[in-house]
Amino acid sequence: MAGRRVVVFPSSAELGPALAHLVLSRAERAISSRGRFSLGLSGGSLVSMLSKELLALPELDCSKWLVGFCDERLVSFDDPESTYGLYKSHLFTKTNIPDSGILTIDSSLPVSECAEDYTRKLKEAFPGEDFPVFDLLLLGMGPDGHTCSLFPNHPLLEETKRIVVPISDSPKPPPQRVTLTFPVVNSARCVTFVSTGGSKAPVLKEVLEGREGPAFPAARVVPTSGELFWLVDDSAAASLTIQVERFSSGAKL
Ligand SMILES: O=C1O[C@H](COP(=O)(O)O)[C@@H](O)[C@H](O)[C@H]1O
Repeated sequence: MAGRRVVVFPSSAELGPALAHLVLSRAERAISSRGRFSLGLSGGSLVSMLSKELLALPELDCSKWLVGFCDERLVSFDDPESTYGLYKSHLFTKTNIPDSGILTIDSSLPVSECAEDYTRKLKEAFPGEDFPVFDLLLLGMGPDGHTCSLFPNHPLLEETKRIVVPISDSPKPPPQRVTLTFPVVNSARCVTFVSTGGSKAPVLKEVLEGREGPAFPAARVVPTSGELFWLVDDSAAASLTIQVERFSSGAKL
């Protein structure tokens, strides 16, 4: 791993623009070296923050972006629980990202077939790689320490071979989902968690400071050679005792 950076912001109002600049800087870096930017998106609270902040950038060119989903709920795209559906209305339709640059699940399939279909799409998009290497994965973390749709004590945490796995007993509704596995998450060039609000404070402390091994899924995110950022606000960071970086506007992420 390139080293973990825990960066604390006074509030989401300061975190949001910094997140958008981090996305832009990794996009520029990727496009100049590989001709495209591969980005994995998470759902939940990230959707509205990321969409708002990216659209606030003066120049957002997504023509060379390839967007996938770190996890997705198996519901139709017009269901308010659909992560793709939310990004479509909040972000995609307001940018120049081509339809061919968005890798969606086929929500009409049964969950196991849906995971296989999404695996096939990722393999086509990342030819020659055992595990797709995304330029940037944006992750959230639930108050139980889950990330993607990888939940505490679930057998899927131990998956070492597959790229995408189905889950039909998600403790957080909706129950049927597909998710990237840890080998994919930990292969990324950059992984960035975004965690805000006081409800995340106890679990954030366990994940970042816990001494009892990686009990929480989010604590298992340790990129093999990529960067790892935790962008958190003061409320989420309230219980931390480790050394953190306090964000200042000139700081480089
Ligand atoms: O269900 C999910 O939850 C996590 C965390 O969401 P948050 O609202 O607590 O930030 C999210 O990262 C994941 O993509 C989503 O499916």
